[in-house]
Amino acid sequence: MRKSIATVSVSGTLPEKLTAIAAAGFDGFELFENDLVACPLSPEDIRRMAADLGLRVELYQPFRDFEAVPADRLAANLRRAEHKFRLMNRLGADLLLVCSNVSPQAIDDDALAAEQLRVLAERAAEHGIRIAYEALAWGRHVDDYLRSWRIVRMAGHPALGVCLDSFHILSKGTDPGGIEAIPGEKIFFLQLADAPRLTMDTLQWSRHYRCFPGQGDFDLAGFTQHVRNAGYRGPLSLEVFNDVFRRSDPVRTAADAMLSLRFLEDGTAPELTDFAYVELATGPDGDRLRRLVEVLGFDRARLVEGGDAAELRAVGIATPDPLAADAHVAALSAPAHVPDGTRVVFCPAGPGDSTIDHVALTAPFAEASLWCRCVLGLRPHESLELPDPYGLVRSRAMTGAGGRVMVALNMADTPSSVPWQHVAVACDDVVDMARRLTAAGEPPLRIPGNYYDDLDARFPGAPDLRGTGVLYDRADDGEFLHLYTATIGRVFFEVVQRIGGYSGYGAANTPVRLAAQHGHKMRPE
Ligand SMILES: O=C(O)c1ccc(O)c(O)c1
Ligand SMILES: [Mg+2]
Repeated sequence: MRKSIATVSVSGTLPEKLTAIAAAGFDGFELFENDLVACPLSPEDIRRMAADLGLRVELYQPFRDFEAVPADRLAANLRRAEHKFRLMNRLGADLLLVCSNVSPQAIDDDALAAEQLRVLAERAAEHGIRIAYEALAWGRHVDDYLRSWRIVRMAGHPALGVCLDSFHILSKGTDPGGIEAIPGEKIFFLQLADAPRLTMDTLQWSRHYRCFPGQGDFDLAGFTQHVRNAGYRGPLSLEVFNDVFRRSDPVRTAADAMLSLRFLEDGTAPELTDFAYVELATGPDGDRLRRLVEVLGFDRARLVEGGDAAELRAVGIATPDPLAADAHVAALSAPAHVPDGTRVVFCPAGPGDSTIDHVALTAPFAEASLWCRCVLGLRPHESLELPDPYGLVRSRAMTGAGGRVMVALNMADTPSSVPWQHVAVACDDVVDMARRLTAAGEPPLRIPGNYYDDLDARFPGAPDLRGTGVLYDRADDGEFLHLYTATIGRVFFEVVQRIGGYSGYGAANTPVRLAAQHGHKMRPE
């Protein structure tokens, strides 16, 4: 299917947007009126620029508050439309998006809406233009896709069809299954956007928090399948209003957008068995790292001398078919590394269980979640906002199907924070490990007494861990004990002990860990 994106989804001036959209490999774009109005180029220049970049102008939008108006408003609305038709002819655009009327003056009368849209479609057709009618979730009367389809059917004009927008449908919790009852040729356009589930006004949610498929909580794969089953053959177009994307690099945003669409189309993911190894550059700390890895009994670390600081370079992930996994990455045209630079290498499973429990990375959140979702097929868990002494850290775990591959993504909004990475090593007795580390001159990160007082209050019967540096968490599925080593260069280790089926990563303790690490940084060594 052709791939398209609305100009509103990326930052920059119109030429910057189009250049980024073309560079990402899109076939076309939805031109947003604001982007045109603010652009010094003539419509003919924009048309030429798009053609030179190999982009089709798939749609012009939005045309607002047209239908179901009192009879004396219709002439003015048609005059407004004639202007847009002439403009679209100059742009080389032949599809106009009309979104449902939000004005208090709109009349609650489907027959009237249908009749006025029929007149509009008739005028549009004279210019070689078609109309795609979209139900906004906050439309005054028309706020769901089945109603917009009833109106389009009633109007019965060949130049009038519906535009389906996943956000307006899924945000309301409407069953998208009804889409399959719409004939594919009457679905003139498909707009795709995901979103995190938030409790807020729908208009604000839509205008500020939309994201690319795979970045949010909606089932875009299921939604798109319904539209395909209906027989839709037009482009898949991303329409994402997002405050962060508005200020991000348009080239990166457009590349992410393309990755999300390719994944949506392909839908497959490699089968991941387990972590196989981590590769760490030692920086100047080779001796210390080697000693630490030995005390930890961490047999899955590969240390390579070099680099300006110790850091995580690569993660080996075991899969039954490494070649198929590499082919998947190539088919997505995705980089073979997480957006923080950590390389992922697929390899066959070695003997025995891995001692790597999870890997935690600091990376741009939306980008890294998308990469892990599309390339590794990991599923996101709930996203958390955790206090750091100097700001907030967003944190989320992503896990593979078997549960053995877990990546924790962290992203701080504080300039003071260091892009730390850590590797969590599994062990059977963390308290004993704390003793051994201390004996080896590498004591665990110190945890304040107040933390342990609070533990007693929260968890009756919790083990007494005061003075050990071991943290504790308990959930319905089990218990979790863990400690942190000192940071060496840009990396540190966590040692974890899971009891029962505990499936988290101790996120509740992250604020205490962050504060302890900041305190440690400020104390003279
Ligand atoms: O927020 C809006 O007004 C708006 C406009 C056009 C769209 O296609 C849409 O989904 C929302
Ligand atoms: Mg829309």
